[in-house]
Amino acid sequence: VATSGSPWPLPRNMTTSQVQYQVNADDFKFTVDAGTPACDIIIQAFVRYKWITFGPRSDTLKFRRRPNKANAVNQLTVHYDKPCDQYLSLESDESYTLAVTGNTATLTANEVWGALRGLETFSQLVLPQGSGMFVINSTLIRDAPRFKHRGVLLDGSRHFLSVLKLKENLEAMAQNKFNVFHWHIVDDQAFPYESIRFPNMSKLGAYDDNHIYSQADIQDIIEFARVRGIRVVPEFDSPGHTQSWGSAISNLLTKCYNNGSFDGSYGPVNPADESSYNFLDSFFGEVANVFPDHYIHLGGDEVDFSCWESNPEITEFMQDKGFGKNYSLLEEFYMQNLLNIVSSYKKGYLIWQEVIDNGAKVAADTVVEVWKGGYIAELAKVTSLGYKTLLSSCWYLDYISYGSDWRNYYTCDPQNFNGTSAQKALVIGGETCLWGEYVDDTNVISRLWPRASAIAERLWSDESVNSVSAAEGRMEEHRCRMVRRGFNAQPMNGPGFCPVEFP
Ligand SMILES: CC(=O)N[C@H]1NC[C@H](CO)[C@H](O)[C@@H]1O
Repeated sequence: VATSGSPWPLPRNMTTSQVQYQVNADDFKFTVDAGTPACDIIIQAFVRYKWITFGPRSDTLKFRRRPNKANAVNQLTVHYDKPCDQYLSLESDESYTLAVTGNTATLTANEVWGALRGLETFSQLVLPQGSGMFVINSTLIRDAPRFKHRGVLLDGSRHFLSVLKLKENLEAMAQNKFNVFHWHIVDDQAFPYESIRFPNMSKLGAYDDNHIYSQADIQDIIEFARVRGIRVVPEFDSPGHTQSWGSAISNLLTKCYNNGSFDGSYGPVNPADESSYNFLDSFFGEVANVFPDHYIHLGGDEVDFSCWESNPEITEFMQDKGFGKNYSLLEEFYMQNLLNIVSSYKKGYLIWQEVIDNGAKVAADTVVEVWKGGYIAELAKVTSLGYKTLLSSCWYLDYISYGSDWRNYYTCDPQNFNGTSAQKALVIGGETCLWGEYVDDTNVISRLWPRASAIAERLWSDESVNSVSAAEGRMEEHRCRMVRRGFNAQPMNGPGFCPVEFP
């Protein structure tokens, strides 16, 4: 069933003609040209995209007719200049040029990452005709992302997400050109990260010993993401959201007091106790080794001061420090110590906006993630302070509603604020967040996709590509393509059907 073959996200520059070529699926070759340094990333991508593009070989299907080879496209030749990097980074170049003319197709990029993005685009241009035949229109595409940081946050704590589901999501991300997996791996409710130095944190803090990410699981996810050009940025949120840390690390959390005595409950990490920083130094020293990305997300969101206010030891500490009753100064003191610890391991960090809202001074290369309401003013404020900034506020997909909610996500723009071009340039992209309070293996894929695809196009395509009516048909086509490829991508535009609905 021919479809328009308009790739999603929409490429920056694309010219296509009605001239159509058959594609010789069975014998199709993906190859690098002589001057291109092959590597595991491109070799594995060729294997994946042979399957993604064509599915099973015709000798496993009864009716695939063999195309007339004379004018069939039977090869995609890939060229990139630079030897492969091991890992994608914020500095990587994902641009590419894709040309399909006559019975050859060429894909040219500066780095292997652009070749990955171009392979996905190519796979979307090849149109299944049914009965195992495929066609492609003559096309020239020059493409590059608008933003370098295009992320998806998943929460492995509120509900555990299996390694299998995390991989399925990483594959869906790659097919939407997302390039950062923000792994919110622990929180108040559970600590599934199996620490090398502090194994009791998951032994005592995980839901149970099945709901654990072992070190092998973590390296498995990092490698699965790496070969798809996806960065894995772990988040270990503190000083709040740390209830699950307390059972293994005694004295780490603040004791809460009531009428002058400990009431049995605990609050945020205790910033007045030197032992807290000794633990954090050792723990983040481990994290810095386990996760290869330059950045670690340190959280800093939603710190409730009431427990700190109730604790006499902290009251005394505040007086010693001259903080008086201003607990934002205590939070700043904690965050600055933590940021210095992480910097000592030569890592960069991302933080939620409250750290800046509460006045903390942070390192120049800090990335601030804006997630609360009033984001237009917040983007202007944070960029005026000179920080790299991410927008998440519009894209909390854990909030659900009836109808085509993708339209709201599609029209939210990370540079829609009053600021200089320098400030706009500090916006490096955004993230969609699917928090886990009501999400687990049973619904993570259908709740995220294709709603997240609207955000993928916002973060990849040109700012001018923002008409919902122009995107509606393409969104439906993209959803059906994801369903055909085996993802439970839910209906987005009311009644209808997909040509292939039973993945
Ligand atoms: C930065 C942030 O979003 N913090 C919390 N805010 C509400 C979310 C649910 O929508 C999660 O509970 C999350 O942990």
